[in-house]
Amino acid sequence: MSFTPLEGTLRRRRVYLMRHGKVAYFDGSGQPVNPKLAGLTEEGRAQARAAGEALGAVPLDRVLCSGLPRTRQTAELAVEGRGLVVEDAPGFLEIRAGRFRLIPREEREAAYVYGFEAATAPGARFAGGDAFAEVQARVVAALEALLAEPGWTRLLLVAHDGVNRLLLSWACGAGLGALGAFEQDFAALNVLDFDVEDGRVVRTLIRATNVTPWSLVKAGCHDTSLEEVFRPLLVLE
Ligand SMILES: O=C(O)[C@H](O)COP(=O)(O)O
Repeated sequence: MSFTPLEGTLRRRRVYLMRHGKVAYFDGSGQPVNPKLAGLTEEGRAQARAAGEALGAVPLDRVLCSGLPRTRQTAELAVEGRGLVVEDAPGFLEIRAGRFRLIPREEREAAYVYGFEAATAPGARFAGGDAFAEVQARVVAALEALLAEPGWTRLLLVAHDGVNRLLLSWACGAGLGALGAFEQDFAALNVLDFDVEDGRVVRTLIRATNVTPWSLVKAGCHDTSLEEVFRPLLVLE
């Protein structure tokens, strides 16, 4: 065994899969900001700290983020003061939507806000951008590679709405079919266990999804993540 299994198990390790905290994707004049540069708002920072408190008693061995500022900032806040180094894991970078100006305004709602619901159509792309199947293959391969690495029992991975949904949809055996149903609110935690034998996943367990320590009962959380992120695009020229 190349890792110490969770207490009482033979070959089980745990991934805390998290989405970054709240980000402002539009500036004060309603124009989109470069998503590669978008950072956490004050609310997003508080959400990340709340997740850190919830994880306080968990003996994490590793902490990873996709590498974009919003995931790095979230990871650093969530493990602040614990002496853990946050690693970049670019295999978990977000699925990219196409350019909104190339999509007629009347088609944008279906393409962006509800685009994940059409992911199973052959060759489907996210609003003319990345192909869902290709990104799912990339993020699943990145997770399987992590699960084959020795030396850790519990790991925190801070990624994105789309990435997390792609992993959850795969983990529950639905392929791309559950992409639209798995909400991922800001700073949400998902708890996934994997039984790993000779570096290969032999069992996948979904223990919790979309847990938001900043409000366990989802107070004020009414929009979907995609409605919140993309609705402002519907009115832009
Ligand atoms: O799917 C989405 O909502 C967008 O790609 C943005 O995702 P993120 O806010 O989790 O990075």
